[in-house]
Amino acid sequence: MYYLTAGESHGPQLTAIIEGLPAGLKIDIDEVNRALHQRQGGFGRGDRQKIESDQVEIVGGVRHQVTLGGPVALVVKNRDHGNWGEIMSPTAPETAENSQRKLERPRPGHADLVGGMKYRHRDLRNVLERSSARETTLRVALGNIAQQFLRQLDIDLIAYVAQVGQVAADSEKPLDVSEIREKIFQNDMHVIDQDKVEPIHRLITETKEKGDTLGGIIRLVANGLPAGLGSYVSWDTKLDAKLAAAAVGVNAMKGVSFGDGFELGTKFGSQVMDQIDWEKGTGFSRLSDHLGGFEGGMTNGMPLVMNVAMKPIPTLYQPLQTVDINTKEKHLAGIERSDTTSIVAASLVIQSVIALELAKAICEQFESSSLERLQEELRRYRQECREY
Ligand SMILES: Cc1cc2nc3c(=O)[nH]c(=O)nc-3n(C[C@H](O)[C@H](O)[C@H](O)COP(=O)(O)O)c2cc1C
Ligand SMILES: C=C(O[C@@H]1CC(C(=O)O)=C[C@@H](OP(=O)(O)O)[C@H]1O)C(=O)O
Repeated sequence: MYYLTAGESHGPQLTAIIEGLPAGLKIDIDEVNRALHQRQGGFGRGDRQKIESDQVEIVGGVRHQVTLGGPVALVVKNRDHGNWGEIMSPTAPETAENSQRKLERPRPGHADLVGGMKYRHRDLRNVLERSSARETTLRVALGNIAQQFLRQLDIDLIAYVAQVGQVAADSEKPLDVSEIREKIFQNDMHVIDQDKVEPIHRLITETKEKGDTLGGIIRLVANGLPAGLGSYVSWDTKLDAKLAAAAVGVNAMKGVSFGDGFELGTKFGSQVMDQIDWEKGTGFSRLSDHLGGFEGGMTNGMPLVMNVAMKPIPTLYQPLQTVDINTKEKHLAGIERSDTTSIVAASLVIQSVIALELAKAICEQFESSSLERLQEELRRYRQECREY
């Protein structure tokens, strides 16, 4: 399975192609659109989301709502493109008029300066447009399709906001996806502790007033994964490594850990190894899940638990020092319309890219041309594991 997206933040549209989905998967497009709507939400987002109302169109690979086995192609239009005249036209030649809104004072922490050096762009808008997290719209659309696929295999996952700035909001750390879902959708910050919503809102509002920004920590839990996805045999077959790469591949993600995470490094072995148990009928299990459901780069049948750290948003309304790429004079960085925090949206993106990686791992490991055959094969494999 492989996917690719194309498109600029203020260009005409975003486009994605995913190859390798099995034939016979029914796609609920309303559910995809609900996920896109969620990605646009969360307290702390900027004004761009007032302009957009993301709706996906499926333009290939699906007939009568069911995948055919070929590449699936998706499109989401950028409404904001209409406000940019020819500035973001893929076809109009560059003129004095449509090359306005140049970005020449790179923002620290964004891709602007290094992207300009690497691609030899003198208008850093050429970097901004593709490095923008607008692109994550289609990762969420694809990821929702992957989640619909995983559900057909009795696998479910959810990501939520565990911390915003200094405010932690998951005093309990549930391992059950349905329980988490029920709690986080009671509030617009997607946190478990309802009493932390108010302090987080306050923190975001005060931060916005100061022209500053926030990041946070996202936690993801997946249930129903069979033991043995991924492999210990080579570094590049380890599934935990692939999940980590997918997570850090999301804009602004700076840290990944599994299970008890970095705390594992501070404990004794006796405190963190998940002891092995066995029961007739269900087979092997672990008595705890400190290691987050991975041993030897393979799922071990326990809930998958991942933690992902997002840095604060780089564009500041009280900008930091930069240097103009033409005059080389010190200036304050350019200000582009921006979010104060997008941690809720980011949690949806993390959920999506991890769903895609898990779907990929399953399709690599089992015969996956037809969903029905894959379901049969997975049923057999799970039975074999229970009887081991
Ligand atoms: C959902 C989402 C929304 C984002 N919104 C903004 C934003 O409004 N302004 C901004 O400067 N960065 C935003 N970012 C972060 C930048 O896209 C990111 O920091 C930048 O591409 C540089 O990449 P890096 O942080 O991975 O190094 C957002 C990230 C995500 C995941
Ligand atoms: C457009 C989205 O996020 C954007 C991500 C982003 C960035 O630099 O990453 C910068 C902002 O772009 P704009 O200047 O158009 O408002 C965000 O709004 C989105 O998530 O749909």
